[in-house]
Order: sequence, then C-alpha cells, then structure tokens
Amino acid sequence: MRASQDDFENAMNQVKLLKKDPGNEVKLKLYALYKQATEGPCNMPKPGVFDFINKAKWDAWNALGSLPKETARQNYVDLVSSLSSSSESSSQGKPGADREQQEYENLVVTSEDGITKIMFNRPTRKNAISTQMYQEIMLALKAASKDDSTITVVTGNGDYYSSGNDLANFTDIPPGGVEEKAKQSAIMLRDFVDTFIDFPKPLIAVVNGPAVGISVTTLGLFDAVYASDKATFHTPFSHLGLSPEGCASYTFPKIMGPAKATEMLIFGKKLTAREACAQGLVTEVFPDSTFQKEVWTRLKAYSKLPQNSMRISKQVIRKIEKEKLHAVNAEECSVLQKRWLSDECMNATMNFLSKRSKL
Ligand SMILES: CCCCCCCCCCC/C=C/C(=O)SCCNC(=O)CCNC(=O)[C@H](O)C(C)(C)COP(=O)(O)OP(=O)(O)OC[C@H]1O[C@@H](n2cnc3c(N)ncnc32)[C@H](O)[C@@H]1OP(=O)(O)O
Repeated sequence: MRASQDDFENAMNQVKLLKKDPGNEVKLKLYALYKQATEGPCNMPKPGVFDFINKAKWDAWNALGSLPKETARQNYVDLVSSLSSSSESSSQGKPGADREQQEYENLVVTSEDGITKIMFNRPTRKNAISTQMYQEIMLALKAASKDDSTITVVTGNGDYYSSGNDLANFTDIPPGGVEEKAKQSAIMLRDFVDTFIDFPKPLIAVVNGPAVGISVTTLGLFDAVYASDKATFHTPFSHLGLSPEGCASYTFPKIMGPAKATEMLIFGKKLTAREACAQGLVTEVFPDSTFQKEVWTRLKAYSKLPQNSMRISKQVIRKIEKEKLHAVNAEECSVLQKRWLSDECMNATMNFLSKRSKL
C-alpha cells in the first residue's frame, strides 16, 4: 500500500520525537526524500564548494534523480518508521544484559572483572571520531569514573584504533556559520580533553592498530599504553593545516624530548609501535598474533589490585601537572579555533572529503 499524505505528515512529526539523533547521513537522506516528495527532482543551482552544509544537502537531493514523488514519500515514511522502532527498542533496555552499561551509537562499553572497556565502534570509518562520538566518549568516561570497576580501558574495534577526528565534522555547519562551528568545536574539544585530564582511575589504552590525530595526542594523558606491533602513531597536523591538541604540545616534548616531539607534531612523522615505545609514548609492544590474549591477561591481574590504592597513587602522580594540563588544553583549543578557519585547514579538509586523499 502506498503511503498517504497523512502517513507522510505523521512521519514528519515522528522525526521530531526521535529519542536518539539519527546522525548526519540519515538526516541528509530524510532531507532529500522530503524535498523529492514535496518538490520533485532537484532543480536548484549547485552551492559553492565552501558552502559545506548546503552542498551536502544538494548532493543528497540530486542523487535521487527522477525518483517519483510517491516513491520518495513512501521511502520517507519507511525510513522514519525504521528509526522510530530502533529508537524504541534501544530505550527499552535489555533484561539480563547488565554488564553492558548503556547503549551508545559509536561505542561498545562493557564492565567485567573490575575492568570497564570502552571500545570505539565505527570500524567501517576506521573509528573516526564524529561529533556525536566525542560526546559519547565523554559520557562513557564520566560513567566509568563513577562505576565500581578498578581500571578503565580504551580500545578500537576492527583494524584501526582510530583515524582521529572525523573530517566530516567540518561539514556540519550550524545556522551561525563556520565561525560559530569553530567556537562550539573549541568548547567541545576542551571538555573532551579535560575529561581525560581529570579521569581519576588508571586509564589504559589498548592500541589494536593504527592511531591518527587526536587518538594519538590523548595517549599522553593515559596511565599505560599497550600496542600491537601493527599499530602506528601519526599526528599529521601540518598536513591538515592544524596544530596539536590533547595537551600533546606539553606532554610529547616531556615524554620524548622536544626534538622527537617536533618530528611527530610539526613534521608529521609516523612512528611504528616499536619506535613509539622507544620514545616513551607506548608502555609495551606485543606481537599482533598474541596481543589481545597477553594484554587482557595482564589487565585482569592489574584489575585485582586494591582500588583505592591505585586511585590515590594516580592522584599523587598526576596532581602536580593537573593545573598545567588544563591551561595547555585551553591554549591549544583557542589556537585551533583560529586554525580551523584558515585556508590551509579548509583546503586540506576539502581535499580529503572530495578526493578522499590519503595521508
Ligand atoms: C569549522 C571547525 C570544525 C572543527 C571540528 C573539529 C572538532 C574537533 C577536532 C579535534 C582535533 C583532531 C584532530 C585530528 O584528529 S587530525 C587527524 C584527522 N584524521 C585524518 O586526517 C585521517 C584521514 N583518513 C585517512 O587518511 C585514511 O582514511 C586512513 C589513512 C586513516 C585509512 O586509509 P585506508 O585506505 O586504509 O582506508 P579508507 O581511507 O578507505 O577508510 C575507510 C573509510 O573511512 C573513511 N575515513 C577514515 N578516516 C576518516 C576520518 N578521519 N574522517 C572521515 N572519514 C574517514 C574513509 O574516507 C573511507 O570512507 P569511504 O569508504 O566512504 O571512502
């Protein structure tokens, strides 16, 4: 049966009631189907390359070609119905699944044997960190800081640990324009990094594969970093017209000395896991074939150590640096707010997003 105009209007109202943000890709699809259903094929002039948000909308609408209005209306209703049912089922909770703490879109968070594991879960995007994922990581870390686990582990699902900031974050421009986006992003980034600085328990990175950008810089704020020998560590900030974040401008020179930090943070030299270990960024490297088994055996043993003692020792070790780290974080975010608006950064991002050029 074809969707009626009433079904279509009901679906439009349902969209506003969704409990979970469906993400940019789905929102673009909804926009395109709505336009096609109400106006027919896209006949607007194509927006300029720097008009990111309108160009993305135009592309999505234009991609529907000559799809009939009735089919677009039906597809819109079907899509909203699938979103409504998945958001209902995820808000109902899962009886018996008490180890899984909360549903996240981009993370899998589990607690077992005194260990809370926060796993990045966007393997098809190499675990690139979307705006929503930054928020989810902050929420998961805040929850882990209060739960009864003794240690917290961050790792990645799939072949990458994380490819860093999702460069599509640059396309989601709010009505206030790109300056407003840069301002909001600087606030978000500062909160994100503050969450790592203030994390009260032993925080351990299990780096299962390559790490890029912010997923590398934040390692300087972890208490231990275990890496597979397949992992690499890459901070291509100059290539992207950017500057360091995650307190790396302070932690990296401190960890590896200014000369080695310069090679990474300014010249974008990619380190192997063994090189990163020799520089002190990584605690220990394991052969990939035995990585998971060896690391988790070790972590399970560490998680049995007295909880309060570990927490207090971390506090003693980190206390003297905390204020400094917060100041460094604030400064890095303020510098980045300007870098994001620079031609160097805009061109590098556009280059990646249009040609998918690799680092
Ligand atoms: C106006 C102001 C807005 C500011 C918003 C910023 C908010 C906070 C910023 C915090 C600062 C952080 C800085 C950084 O992290 S810098 C590092 C950014 N990362 C990159 O530049 C990596 C880009 N990716 C790549 O170079 C390659 O994808 C990679 C080498 C990682 C893997 O190559 P490979 O060939 O093995 O795999 P694919 O490229 O085919 O990847 C599969 C698909 O995943 C997509 N992908 C991967 N990484 C990213 C990414 N970081 N952002 C967006 N998309 C990514 C890739 O495009 C493929 O997609 P398709 O299958 O659709 O082509």
